[in-house]
Amino acid sequence: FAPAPAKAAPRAAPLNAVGLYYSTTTGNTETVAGYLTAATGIEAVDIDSVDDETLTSMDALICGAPTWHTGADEQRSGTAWDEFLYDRLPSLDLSGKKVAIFGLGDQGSYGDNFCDAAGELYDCFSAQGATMVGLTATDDYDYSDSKALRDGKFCGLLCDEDNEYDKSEGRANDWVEQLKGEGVAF
Ligand SMILES: Cc1cc2nc3c(=O)[nH]c(=O)nc-3n(C[C@H](O)[C@H](O)[C@H](O)COP(=O)(O)O)c2cc1C
Repeated sequence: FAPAPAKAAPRAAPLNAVGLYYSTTTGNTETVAGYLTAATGIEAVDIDSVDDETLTSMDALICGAPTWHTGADEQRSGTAWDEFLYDRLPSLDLSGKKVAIFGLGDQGSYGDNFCDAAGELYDCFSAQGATMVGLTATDDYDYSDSKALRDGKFCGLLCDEDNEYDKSEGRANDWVEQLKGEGVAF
């Protein structure tokens, strides 16, 4: 008997590549990135440490920033995102990729500008053709105004390590489940 032709080994469907990028000044955004790492297994990388080729090889991006330039129209984060958004991102084609934003802010001291930088990231990534996912309800927050609002929702996961640090981990875990439901495959 001739040996049966070797069958190709069954292959699991390849997991999508997801990049988790952040920047931070006092560590709070890194703390929340750490909760997201714990929930997804994806290493959190400083946006300053990733090259464009790696970034555009991802199927989905999760991007997190604090807000430091209160009330500013542009460069609200006060971190490396400010350069990334205007020097690098405009030349990247993100069509077909899912992008989810998370932001850190302080509702108590900056309640008129809560997590404004998250809205800036949202608009800049959206302008490059990305499909934006992960918008969240505003109910559980105590703020006056925010440039992170889109159609009555926050444009991503918002956390407040200054006033509600005990809620961040749960919010991050819930958000990861939400992202899975929106087609981000971890
Ligand atoms: C000078 C200054 C300006 C700030 N401006 C804002 C602001 O406009 N909106 C906001 O939500 N938080 C604001 N914050 C709060 C920070 O965004 C918040 O503490 C955040 O957790 C810092 O994140 P990081 O540690 O990752 O840098 C400001 C804080 C400082 C000290």
